[in-house]
Amino acid sequence: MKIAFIGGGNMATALIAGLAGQLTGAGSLHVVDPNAEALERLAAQYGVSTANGIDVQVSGADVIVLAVKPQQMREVADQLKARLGNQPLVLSIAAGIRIKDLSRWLGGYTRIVRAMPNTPALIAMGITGMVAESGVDAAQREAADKVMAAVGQTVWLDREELIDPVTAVSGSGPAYVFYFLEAMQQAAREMGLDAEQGRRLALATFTGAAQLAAQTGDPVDVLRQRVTSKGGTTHAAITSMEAAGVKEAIVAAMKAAAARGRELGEELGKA
Ligand SMILES: NC(=O)C1=CN([C@@H]2O[C@H](COP(=O)(O)OP(=O)(O)OC[C@H]3O[C@@H](n4cnc5c(N)ncnc54)[C@H](OP(=O)(O)O)[C@@H]3O)[C@@H](O)[C@H]2O)C=CC1
Ligand SMILES: O=C(O)[C@@H]1CCC=N1
Repeated sequence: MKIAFIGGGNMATALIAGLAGQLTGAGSLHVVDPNAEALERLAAQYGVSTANGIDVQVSGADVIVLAVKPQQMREVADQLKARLGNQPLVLSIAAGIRIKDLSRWLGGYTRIVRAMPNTPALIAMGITGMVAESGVDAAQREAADKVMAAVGQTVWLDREELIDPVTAVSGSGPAYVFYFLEAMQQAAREMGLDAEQGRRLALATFTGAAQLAAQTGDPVDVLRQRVTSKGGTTHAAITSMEAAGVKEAIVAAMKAAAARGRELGEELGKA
């Protein structure tokens, strides 16, 4: 499978890192980006071919991954429109951009899958929500799944509107986890642990708790109650969080992320 990336930034790098080790034999990765330095780094690290503009390798690709910022998508679609003669699968990972708008910008093209991955793809621990346009056949749907499954799990959606909630949960989600870890590490430092101790304790706790939930399948509120001894330390911590409205703030923040996804789609879809 020949995969071309348009945009070689943060998310593309995570996907390329995960895919690079998986594509053997006839497979190849090609990256288009205006930044020479970023291209050199990607070529050196992952052995990809590169170009600073859409070229024949893009036209010859089986899958074209659109990994530019949402605001850059219209311009990229204009450049790409005349290069889709081989009927490749167009796989967009942009937040907000709706399939109907991308299809229109590509001159009515319908072989489009919209996906929302996340950066743990870099270590093949990603999860991607995906939805296919009606013009996508079974083989291309499988190809899209193969690309994203190379870097983690996939979840197929039957309605495109659900991509915004997916963006709010897992697309942006790693940032919430890092934010929580920042707070845990700050607290550890303020209470006298050194930076490395705080980092190890916080990270292992996050990984361990997530794995415990995944492996036991027990509901997370039950797992939380098992940590919370009556009149003990966890009870003091959770009481403090509840008083500060932490849970409500997280729910509101995630709804803001989904709303921003919808808003981006509406704003940029006017073009
Ligand atoms: N980061 C994340 O965790 C996730 C991001 N996404 C989505 O992925 C997309 C990319 O995000 P991210 O990687 O963070 O963004 P980045 O800004 O890191 O990457 C985008 C890259 O595309 C380049 N670019 C701009 N115009 C063109 C063009 N015409 N042709 C080729 N390349 C171009 C940019 O160059 P320059 O900087 O010079 O403009 C930049 O290097 C976004 O649409 C985002 O919504 C989805 C899931 C998660
Ligand atoms: O912040 C963003 O808009 C992108 C989409 C999901 C994660 N990063």
